[in-house]
Amino acid sequence: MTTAKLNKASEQLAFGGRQIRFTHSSEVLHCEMQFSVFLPPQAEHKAVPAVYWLSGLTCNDENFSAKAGAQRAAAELGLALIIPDTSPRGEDVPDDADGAFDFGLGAGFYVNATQKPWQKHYQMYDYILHELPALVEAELPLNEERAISGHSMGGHGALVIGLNNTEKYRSISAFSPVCNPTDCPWGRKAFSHYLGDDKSLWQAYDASILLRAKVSAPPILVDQGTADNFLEEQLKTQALEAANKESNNGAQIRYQEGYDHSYYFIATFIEEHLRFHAGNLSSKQNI
Ligand SMILES: N[C@@H](CCC(=O)N[C@@H](CS)C(=O)NCC(=O)O)C(=O)O
Repeated sequence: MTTAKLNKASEQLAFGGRQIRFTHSSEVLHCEMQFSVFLPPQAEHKAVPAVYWLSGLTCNDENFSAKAGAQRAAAELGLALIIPDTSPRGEDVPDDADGAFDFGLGAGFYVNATQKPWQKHYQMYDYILHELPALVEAELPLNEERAISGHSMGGHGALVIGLNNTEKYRSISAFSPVCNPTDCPWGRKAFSHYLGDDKSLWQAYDASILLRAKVSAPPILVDQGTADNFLEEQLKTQALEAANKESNNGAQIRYQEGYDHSYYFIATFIEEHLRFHAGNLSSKQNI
């Protein structure tokens, strides 16, 4: 399945479907990128809908592919999984001066950077919203139905990209999302560097601010573990709950007793998230 624009780096069978890793040259990010895809068995004979998965800090496409165990349910439900990296990559791409895990490489925060030296490569919002879907929908057996999900920084990305582009995503879900990045240390650090000091420009990337202003959000499911070490200081789930209540949007925001921030938590509930998305995508006709 190497195409003019996609180079296949690896492929494995999983649950009758195919787990594939591609590399490609990104025009938006100005670098070589890698991403993973799971194509369910149904994709052998028809175009299928896709769930985009955005990972968290320090991850690339392999964390979710290897640890979440999402392929079995995706194969049953006829859902493709599109799993991008979390930042631009390569020797030319600037990184945090101290190599910190919460900014720079592995920490693109799904924004379009406007500040030097970040703005040349750190355009992850446009990569996820425009370049990657156009690429995979042209090259792979996908229809144009999309849902979006993610974890932590990627949960923030899924909520923000989904809420800002409701015509493009049928449903949104998140595990342990950074709910109010304009008001937490990870978000303030990333946004001040990528977007500059004008905090009014940060608001379009804050899920709680977006949900509060939304009249009619698409279906949303959020799971948050109560034993998550990042909950109080970084994730601020209560801000999203308050925005949901004020705007009457009916997002399901669930606390899962005793679960932490890890992929064990994601693996436990990913099937419920995929069934939730399948119920909003045409693959539900296959169930
Ligand atoms: N390395 C960080 C934690 C980073 C972290 O927890 N990353 C999450 C996303 S925010 C993750 O998914 N890590 C990769 C993994 O668990 O496979 C620390 O020491 O505090």
